[in-house]
Amino acid sequence: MVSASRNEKFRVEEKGITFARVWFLSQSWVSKETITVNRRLDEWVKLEQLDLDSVEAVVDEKVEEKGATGLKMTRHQKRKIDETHVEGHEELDAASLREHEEFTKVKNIATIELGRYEIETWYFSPFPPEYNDCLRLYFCEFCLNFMKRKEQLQRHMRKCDLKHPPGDEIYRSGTLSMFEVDGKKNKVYGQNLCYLAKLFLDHKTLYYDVDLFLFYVLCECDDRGCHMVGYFSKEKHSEESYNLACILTLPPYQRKGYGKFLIAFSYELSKKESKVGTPERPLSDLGLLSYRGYWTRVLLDILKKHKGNISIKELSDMTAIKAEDILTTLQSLELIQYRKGQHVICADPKVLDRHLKAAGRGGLDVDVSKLIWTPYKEQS
Ligand SMILES: CC(=O)SCCNC(=O)CCNC(=O)[C@H](O)C(C)(C)COP(=O)(O)OP(=O)(O)OC[C@H]1O[C@@H](n2cnc3c(N)ncnc32)[C@H](O)[C@@H]1OP(=O)(O)O
Repeated sequence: MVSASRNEKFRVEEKGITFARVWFLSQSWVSKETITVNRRLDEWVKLEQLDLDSVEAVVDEKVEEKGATGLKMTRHQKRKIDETHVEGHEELDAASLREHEEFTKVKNIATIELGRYEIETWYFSPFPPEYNDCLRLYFCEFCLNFMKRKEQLQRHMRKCDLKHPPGDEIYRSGTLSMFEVDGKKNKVYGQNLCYLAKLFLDHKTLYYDVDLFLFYVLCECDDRGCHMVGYFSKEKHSEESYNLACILTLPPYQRKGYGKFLIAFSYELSKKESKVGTPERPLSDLGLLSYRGYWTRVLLDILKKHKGNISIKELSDMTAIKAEDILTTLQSLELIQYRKGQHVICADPKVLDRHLKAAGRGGLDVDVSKLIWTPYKEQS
């Protein structure tokens, strides 16, 4: 039985009331970060499944603005369209964009099979139209080609000679390996990875132009091959000093420290490039939790060990974390105080210990001695 309680928002289709869409809003965030809310449990439910007596209707802001097309939109609607602005759809007017948003709100593929796992998906992903009627897709876990039927996958597996992602293995420690895949050299793999990732990423643009990206694919290796557990993508050149575009740990591997490993890895690459970096915005709720946990642990570990004064700039140089992210992390932990006309970091050891404990586990460590990598250089 699905019941819509106070902090859940619901909307009933105006005509032919059979289904309603329920948004399970996880938490309201008190943060300066732009993040997206949790729509993971979003689904269509039958009207009789709703407990309407316990619902307080949420009234949209009634301030109306005239859109460029002359359509009347509330501020809320306008913001939603701005947020969901989709790269490659600049030509769409407000009404078409709304239609696009409606269409992409609903999950198309319900489950995928990948390696040993059958995985329930979270969000819409714009697979090519010939896959519109598929509820389940079968992925080759090595080349990431996807198929409509299991027999097709079985036939493919007999022929596919990949046993790991294409590209260069740049890290191996124990059973963990990281492969760097150049989107330009492995276009189909890059696109397949994006289709797959979008099933678990909500407000991220799907880039068809994968040439501009490098993909860092993390694998658990055994005698059957290297099995993807997650990845992050990185622009080859970022004017905004982004060192990570999208990050994903596949659901069966989540909460094992791989997310923080991927984040730590992205900063190790930035250190090798002698740059500071920051993740592309907006962050998802889980993305923000993972980053906040990582930033807190890295910064407080340094503050605990450091004797004497240390500036944000020095912290940034040591960690490759962008100064703004250091500042917001320390501010959110209330470790920045204004004294004698300037901002200072106040690092009482007991307070640091308390925050470190709350920041969760450290994640898997990146053994930098096992990283063999040179920064990307355009080949002429
Ligand atoms: C820039 C961007 O791409 S933003 C988008 C980020 N990506 C996504 O949202 C895609 C879907 N989500 C994911 O792929 C994963 O949840 C990730 C990549 C964000 C995190 O990956 P994981 O492998 O689960 O991370 P990891 O095990 O290191 O845990 C990270 C921390 O995040 C928090 N966290 C992660 N998942 C959850 C959850 N379901 N509930 C509560 N806290 C969670 C915890 O604090 C956790 O630390 P802890 O386990 O020590 O308590």
